[in-house]
Amino acid sequence: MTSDRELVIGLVSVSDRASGGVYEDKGIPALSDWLAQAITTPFRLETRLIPDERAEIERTLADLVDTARCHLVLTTGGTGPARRDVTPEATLAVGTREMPGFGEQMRQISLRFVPTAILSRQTAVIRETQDHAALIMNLPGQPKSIKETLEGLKDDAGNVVVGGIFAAVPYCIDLIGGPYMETNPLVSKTFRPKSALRPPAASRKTE
Ligand SMILES: Nc1ncnc2c1ncn2[C@@H]1O[C@H](COP(=O)(O)OP(=O)(O)OP(=O)(O)O)[C@@H](O)[C@H]1O
Ligand SMILES: Nc1nc2c(c(=O)[nH]1)N[C@H]1C(S)=C(S)[C@@H](COP(=O)(O)O)O[C@H]1N2
Repeated sequence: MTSDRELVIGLVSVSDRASGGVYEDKGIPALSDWLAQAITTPFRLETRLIPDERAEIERTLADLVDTARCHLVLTTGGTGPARRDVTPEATLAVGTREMPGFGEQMRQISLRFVPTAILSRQTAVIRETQDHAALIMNLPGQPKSIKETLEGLKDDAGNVVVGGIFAAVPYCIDLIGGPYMETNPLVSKTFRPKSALRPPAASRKTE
């Protein structure tokens, strides 16, 4: 399995109205702004804005992993119970392994914000090809839910009330053969077992 050196992250906004120009897409900007605050390792983004069409979602996710060689793909939108909400089905269809813990934790976090958190069917998967793998995670469509689920909730003193899912993402990317990702602990404190820790990038001579 290759560990391509440059961290590549795919962002997919799934919205009939934003992709149709009815309203401006706020999903991709919310995702890219949060990642820019959270990740200190250099990374490149691949972004896509598409309608709630299952075949198009599947094609987009597969292309981002297999051709664009993303290590992580975040979707926003289309996780609810409405007839056109099909992002989880498309995600499960392209995944080789389900990672149900991410969806479970996101619903726990979101319940701190809205009672309708349980309406999101969001999930996560690993997509593995012969020489590459990526983590694909679904976030709800409401733009403010992006920071909420990735970062979690802190009290006024900065203590964690409920942990965000992103804390577990860098170690997951390690385990599937991707690049070593570092984060700003004030935004998202990465957890890795001691045996998986490397010295901070600033003090590493070679990578
Ligand atoms: N990509 C987006 N950009 C801006 N706002 C969004 C976006 N997606 C969702 N929203 C906002 O969050 C609300 C709830 O999102 P939801 O995914 O349920 O939208 P929707 O009703 O499925 O419509 P659509 O798929 O056309 O965005 C929307 O009504 C809209 O105000
Ligand atoms: N953190 C958070 N989670 C949330 C929400 C939210 O506003 N914040 N909205 C909920 C609502 S109202 C719905 S219907 C589901 C699915 O939303 P989606 O279809 O936009 O993905 O996500 C839920 N999860």
